[in-house]
Formats: sequence, C-alpha cells, structure tokens
Amino acid sequence: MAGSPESLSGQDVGSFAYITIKDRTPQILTKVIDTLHRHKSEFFEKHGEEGTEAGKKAISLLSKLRNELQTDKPIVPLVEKFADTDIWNQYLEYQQGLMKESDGKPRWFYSPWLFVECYMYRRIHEAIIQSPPIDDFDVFQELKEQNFFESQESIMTLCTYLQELMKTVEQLGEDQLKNEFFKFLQISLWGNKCDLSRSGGETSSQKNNLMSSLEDLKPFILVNDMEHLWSLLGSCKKREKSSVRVDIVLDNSGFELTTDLVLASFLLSSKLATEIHFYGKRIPWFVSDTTVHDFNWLIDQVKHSNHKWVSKSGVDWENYVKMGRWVYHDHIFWTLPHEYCTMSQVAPDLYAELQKSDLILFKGDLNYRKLAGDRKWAFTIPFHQALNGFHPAPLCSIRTLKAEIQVGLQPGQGEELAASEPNWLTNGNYGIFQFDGSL
Ligand SMILES: O=P(O)(O)OC[C@@]1(O)O[C@H](CO)[C@@H](O)[C@@H]1O
Ligand SMILES: [Mn+2]
Repeated sequence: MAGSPESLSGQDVGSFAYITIKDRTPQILTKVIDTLHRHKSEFFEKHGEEGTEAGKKAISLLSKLRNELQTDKPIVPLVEKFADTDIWNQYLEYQQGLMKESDGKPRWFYSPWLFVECYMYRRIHEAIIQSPPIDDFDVFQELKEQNFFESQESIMTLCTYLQELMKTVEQLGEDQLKNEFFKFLQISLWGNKCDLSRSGGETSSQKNNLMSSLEDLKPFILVNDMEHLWSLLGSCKKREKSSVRVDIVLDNSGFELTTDLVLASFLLSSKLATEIHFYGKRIPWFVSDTTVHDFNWLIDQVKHSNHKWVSKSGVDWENYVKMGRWVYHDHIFWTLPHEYCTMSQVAPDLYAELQKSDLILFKGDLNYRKLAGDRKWAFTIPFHQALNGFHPAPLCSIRTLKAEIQVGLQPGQGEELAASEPNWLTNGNYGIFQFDGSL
C-alpha cells in the first residue's frame, strides 16, 4: 500500500517473523504429519485401502511442503481447484510483482510474513483436499478439542458466574451493568492468551481461574477503550433502539471461543445487543481457529455437560442459534492473506455485511495483523491511520500481543515496555481494547 511502511518479514533475522518461519512453522508441520500417522488405522477403518493410501499421499505432500519451507524455495501456485484458488494465485502474482530481486520469485524468508504464514496453512489444506477420501479431515481438531477439555474448570466458573448474573441482570443499575460488561470483555480478551499456533501446537489451555485474576491483569492492558464500547452500546440501550447488532470476528476455538460465547450471551441477556453475528474460518487455520464444525461442536459439548450451569448455558446458546439471535457466517476472505483494507474490493459482499453492524469486535492477534496490514508501523501511529481506509462500522480489536506490531500507543510507552520486558510484543502477557469509529 502506498504510504504504508514495509511488511514484517522473515528477512529480518532474529525477528519474531523470522523465528516463526524458521522454527515454529516446521514444528507445526511435523505435528500435522504425526497426526496423520496416528490416524492411519482410523482412515483404514473408514475407507479401507483407499483411506490408507490417501493418508500416505497427504503425508508425502506435507513432507514436501516442509522441505520447501526449510530450504527457502520459491512459493509455488496452488494446484487443486477450490473456492479461493484463483484469488490465491492472483495474489501470488501480485507479490511477485512487488519483488525487487532479479529472480523475482516470492520466497518463505523473503516475502511478507503474513502472506507466507497464511500460505502455509492454505497448503496444508491443499494437501488434505488432494487426498480424498480423507479430504474433510481437520488435522487440528484433536488439539482444539483437547484445549476445550483441559479448560473445563474455568468453563464451569465462567458459566456459573454468567447464569447467576442472568437471574438479576434486569435489576442492575447502570454502573453495575457497566462493571459486568467490562468483566466479560476482559474475560474474552484474556481468553486470547492461549492460542495453539503460538505454542507450536502444544496445549495451552486455561487452567487458572480467570475471573479472580482480572484485577491483577488490568495493568497489562496497554490500550483500554472499553469506555468507548460502553458509550456506544449503553447509548443504544438508553435510546431503546429496536435492534442492536454486535459482530464478533472469532479467533480460537476451545477456551477462547467459550469466553466469546459467554460475552455474547451476556450482551443479549443484558439487552446491550439484540443480535450477534459470528464469523469463523472455512478451513482449518492457524491451528486453533474456529470453523463452523468447532462452533457447533463446542455448543453441543457445553449443552451436554454434567454441570448444571454449563449445560444451561449450552441450551441457551443453542436456542439463540435456532431463533436467529446468534448467526454464524463463514466467508473465504478470512482465510486469504489479504490485509483488511482490501476487503471492500476483494470481498464486497462481506464488507457490506459488516456495514450492517453497530459494533464489530475483532478477536485475536492475526486479526490485528490483518487490520493494521502486518507492517512496521511506529508505535504511536493512530490506529485509524493503520487501518488504511477499513471502516465498515465502529470496530474494536480485542487482542493479546503475539506479533511485533502495535499502534496507537502513547509517546514513550513502547520504549518503556521494551526496556523492562524485551518480549512484551510477543509473549502474550499484554492486551488491548483498541477502538476506531465515531461515538
Ligand atoms: O490470532 P491468534 O490466535 O491470537 O494468534 C495467532 C498467532 O499465534 O499466530 C502467529 C504466529 O504464528 C502470531 O501472529 C500469533 O501469535
Ligand atoms: Mn488464532
């Protein structure tokens, strides 16, 4: 984009992008290959010899991919026909056009990190769809499920709190309601701490009780625009607006998704919103991201819990979906490598859908990278500027910091943090509620 700084890239030796491409992505690929090995007998039981052969084929395609990555080979076009193949290949050509090098081929350690990292997950998907009959196998499903099961205690605490609050929510005064709103927002923020791609696929579930840690975590919120969110939704409620729509662009399944659904549930029962629209990924993505299967699976699991308040929550959530008060959308755009400032051209239908929202919440780190274009912005550049014309509706990023990009800080704030905690941008300890829009 003209006037925008350079993209983060693996060219910068020692940067987080470099380390991710060099160490973490091959690790993830190795885990995926291992998962396929472990499911061999399941493929055989389901599909006979054909299943076994398909497993072998996927493994060999993924081993090839790992080799291409580790030896910094040129990025090659996608071959298998899928809904987004042409857009991907056009984007690859566009990247090629941007190359200043004489051989002109995008490569893993040379091209923008956002592009090559998204491309890696898209190639994993390609390996799977090239291997029927196991072409609907989600190589990350086990990990996502494990994350959910390991977070059971926290989920019980959250659902109990939610259900107890629902009993009296109508009687809460304005300040009390605001206080509860802020709590659910913070739960959803810290729910983003434990994504699985960061840990190279190791489990990172929520074992501590988040509810009781919220006060201690407050100093770690670097940009805190929660008041803006309250002004916006609080004023809709006051004006008794007949419909208030909040859109949540989801990130990780498992514990984080539960925190998002708890927030969404609170928004409806408190009448701060009347409908919630969720957006998930069409293909398995960045290890832990939510697909429609994960979304439905999680609600079903919650509903069938033995715990009274957990299962009550699941019943409520299923009803919200049935009544159309919760609407799940997926769109291929979310698994493209494009910056969000291109959405109005690349996916005008999705942009138009988001324009119907009163408030869009973008969960997680990858969404932040795409909002700000994954570029080397100065820490003090206003968020509005980094969004580069992406303004479908008032929006807020809710994200813990896991990549070397952050805008909208106070002068000196970034430098001070760097001096006291060198990994502050990537260790997931810090979070933001960063709002853009008029109030
Ligand atoms: O979007 P999420 O789930 O919060 O984080 C995704 C993530 O783990 O993936 C990238 C590294 O592989 C980083 O941008 C980020 O830390
Ligand atoms: Mn994620």
